[in-house]
Amino acid sequence: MKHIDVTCAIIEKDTHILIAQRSESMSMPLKWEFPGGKIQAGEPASDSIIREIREELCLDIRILAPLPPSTHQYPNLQVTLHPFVCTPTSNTITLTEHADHQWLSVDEVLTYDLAEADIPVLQSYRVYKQQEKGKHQIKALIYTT
Ligand SMILES: Nc1nc2c([nH]c(=O)n2[C@@H]2O[C@H](COP(=O)(O)OP(=O)(O)OP(=O)(O)O)[C@@H](O)[C@H]2O)c(=O)[nH]1
Repeated sequence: MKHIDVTCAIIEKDTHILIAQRSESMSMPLKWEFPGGKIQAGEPASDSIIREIREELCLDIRILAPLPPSTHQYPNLQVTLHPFVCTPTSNTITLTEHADHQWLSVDEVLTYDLAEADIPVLQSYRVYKQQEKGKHQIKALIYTT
């Protein structure tokens, strides 16, 4: 069974995150995913995601946090996704491979036809956001008491 390690970016802007639609000519045509791609031999995952987002979206990003890797078994392929929560550090997106992109709330993302491997990633992003919210609430409590 073929196994690949793939980085993907959950890019945040205000309360929305970006998903991209695979083109008709890519594998898993027209599925929506977090943009990214295969990690090259010897490449750190954090370098891979910055390179992939530059290549696919012509966008510069800064990594905010890694999320836990998640392995999914497709019928003929095993994919381990290495997700990173990121913020854009440049303004415009130019798609070089994908058919479309959307900035959406997490609830809206769930209504799109996502690649199966991305569902647990979205779940761990929800957990991450809850933890971040908790941290802010604790800080606010400390500063107001
Ligand atoms: N980039 C990305 N790939 C994902 C996600 N979820 C998921 O199952 N994949 C799968 O992981 C693989 C990533 O490879 P890739 O993006 O380099 O795309 P590809 O296979 O078309 O590459 P290729 O051009 O070398 O053939 C694809 O099979 C893709 O369908 C995701 O959220 N982001």
